[in-house]
Amino acid sequence: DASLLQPKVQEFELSQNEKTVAVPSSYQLVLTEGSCPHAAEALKQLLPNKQEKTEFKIILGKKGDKAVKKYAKKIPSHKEGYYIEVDDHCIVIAGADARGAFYGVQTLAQMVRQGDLSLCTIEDYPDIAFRGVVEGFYGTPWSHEARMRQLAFYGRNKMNTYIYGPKDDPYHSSPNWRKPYPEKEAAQIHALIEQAARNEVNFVWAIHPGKDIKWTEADRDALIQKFEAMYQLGVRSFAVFFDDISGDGTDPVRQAELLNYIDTHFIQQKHDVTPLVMCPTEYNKSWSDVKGGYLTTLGKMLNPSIQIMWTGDRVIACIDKPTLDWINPLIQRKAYIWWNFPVNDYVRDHLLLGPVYGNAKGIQDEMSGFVSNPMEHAESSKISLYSVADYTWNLDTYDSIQSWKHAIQDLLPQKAAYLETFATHCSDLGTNGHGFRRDESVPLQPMLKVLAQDMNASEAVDSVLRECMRLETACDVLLADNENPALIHEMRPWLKQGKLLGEYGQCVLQMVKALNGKDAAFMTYYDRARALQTLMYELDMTENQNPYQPGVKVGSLILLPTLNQVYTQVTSTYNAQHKTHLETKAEYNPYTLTSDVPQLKTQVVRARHQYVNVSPSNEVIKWPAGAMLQIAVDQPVRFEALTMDLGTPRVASQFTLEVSSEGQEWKSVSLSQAAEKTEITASIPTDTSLKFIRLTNKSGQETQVYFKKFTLKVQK
Ligand SMILES: CCCCNC1=N[C@@H]2[C@@H](O)[C@H](O)[C@@H](CO)O[C@@H]2S1
Repeated sequence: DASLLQPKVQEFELSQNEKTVAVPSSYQLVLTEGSCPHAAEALKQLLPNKQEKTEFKIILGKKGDKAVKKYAKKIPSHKEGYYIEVDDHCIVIAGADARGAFYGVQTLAQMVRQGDLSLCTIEDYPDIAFRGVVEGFYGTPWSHEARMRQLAFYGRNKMNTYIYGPKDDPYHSSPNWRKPYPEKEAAQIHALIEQAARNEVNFVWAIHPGKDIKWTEADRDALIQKFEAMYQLGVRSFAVFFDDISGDGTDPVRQAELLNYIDTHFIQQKHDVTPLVMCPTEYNKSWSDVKGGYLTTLGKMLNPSIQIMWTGDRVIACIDKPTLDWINPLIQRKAYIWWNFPVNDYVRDHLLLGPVYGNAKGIQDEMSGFVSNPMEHAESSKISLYSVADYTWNLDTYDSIQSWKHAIQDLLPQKAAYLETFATHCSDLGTNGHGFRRDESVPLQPMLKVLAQDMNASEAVDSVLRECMRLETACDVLLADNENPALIHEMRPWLKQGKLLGEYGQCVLQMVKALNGKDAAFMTYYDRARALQTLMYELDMTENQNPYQPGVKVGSLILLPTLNQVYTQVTSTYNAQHKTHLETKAEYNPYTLTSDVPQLKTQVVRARHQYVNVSPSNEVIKWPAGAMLQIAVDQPVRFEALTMDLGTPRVASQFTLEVSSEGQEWKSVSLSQAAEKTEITASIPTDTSLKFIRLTNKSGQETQVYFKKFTLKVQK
């Protein structure tokens, strides 16, 4: 069944209807020795029983090999393409090149897993040249084991690119990009390169020098030397990242001169290295100033073979034709897409397990590459990565929901149904600085909407009740599962939260059913619902505590909000009927953030014990003159202190901090910043309680800062 083959093949033909042949228990292998070593190795692992004197033949080779000479015209003339022919005593796998032959074996492996082989022919090839993953997120870099598993996953799913660029690796970025890796790290990278080769994946080593590079011959040679050292380790694909920097490193002429020099004096000098890839400083349309000439300078100056990466119209954005029609003419080449999904380093309290959707069909000829920037949770990212592999190999037949179901089936075969239930409610990002959202709880949305309109709609009550039971069951089963321990380890906090949410939903809906019944029953459900609210809050306050978006959110788009709304309504109704004063608030966040700094206006503010944190950003923030960031609180509080970090020394004087008790009268509070330090503090008078605090850029001009920390301390 061709639709089960993932990625979907370009052309599949049954040669004789309904005729099949059993998977050969032993076979004679016909190939040109050494021609496609990784394909041959993969075939041997798939069908280990090679015997000379058996009738069944498997022919494996690439264009030009004598072994497949007879089929040469059938082989697609696309890089990495392949031709498969299955008939009743012979299987042919003929690649356009060695990688194509390897991919043919991957497809055969899926056919073999389905059982008897249909007599058929397959002509297949990838739509996009470079497909895969860029490990480019902030946060804990993937472990060595995680990377080794990833590379095998890419081989199986025909992804040919893994770009190594973890922001927090000191030898990839400042301060040690000039230094060779220490022994242990070097050995690990070498092991990854070998694993990549076995899986026909280009291991692209990226360098991120922009924070402190000097435009000198010394630094230019230092970069070449580092690339040379990586080449000695076995790296055959290279990238230079100039993203997320400010200052001298952002000069496009200097960047282009350096890159062309590297291209001419290193890349072109080696005959076995793929084209150089670069990350521009202006890497999305919303940050670009076309008149400023950054992109057009690169487009004009950079050697044509150098690939330029692009995230789309915004940092986090899906890719469509208008996106590419805008950027490609400016950079005078096809953009190499860095797709920022399922990366969650700006919404770390959310796990993104939903379908991959929103990228256009029919744009395969406008992109030179498409790589996904994943989550720091390597196994959990595989749900999305499987679909990115599917999409980038064959854009026009891509079906996001079918692919998502296959991805889950592939990741956890024994418990796929449970993982699908859980993932259904664990896919949106919540409000965030980039405004990027995903759908969530989709099959349940109609009933949740009915319930929100009328909590007594019995059909809606029952169907949401059943789904909450399924969610609780799914989380229990997954928490206890041992099929993929690494996956469960990553998801554990969210599975625990999902279980509590499932239990909470059942209580709230039982409260609705108990409304006109015996009070004791209502009160028991009420007590448990309150207890579960507390347990969910405490889990959110204690697990996955990171300095950015701490906590553990599940069902945050519509399931939890609807259950909380029903909780409030049913408790209010009960209070009215029984003249009681049960707590009707499910949870609330007394703080709201408003800002006219474009990149900060949707940052999230949350109270955590005695502290009020605004979620930080990874990016360079352009803070317009006169623009402000304001925190307001429902009930007046006494703020004791503000601690913030704009990632820049000597910047406090550009800002004023003001406080107010009602929003009319503002008093300014002095900011202090030690010399050469980036942290800024303010001690706030606690003589009056306050409802507002705001930070304004009063320098009279736009300033570029980071937004690493903004924490208010509230008096106990
Ligand atoms: C066009 C390629 C440059 C993209 N560079 C980026 N750097 C940051 C990444 O490290 C983050 O993971 C990503 C998502 O927060 O945002 C931006 S995207």
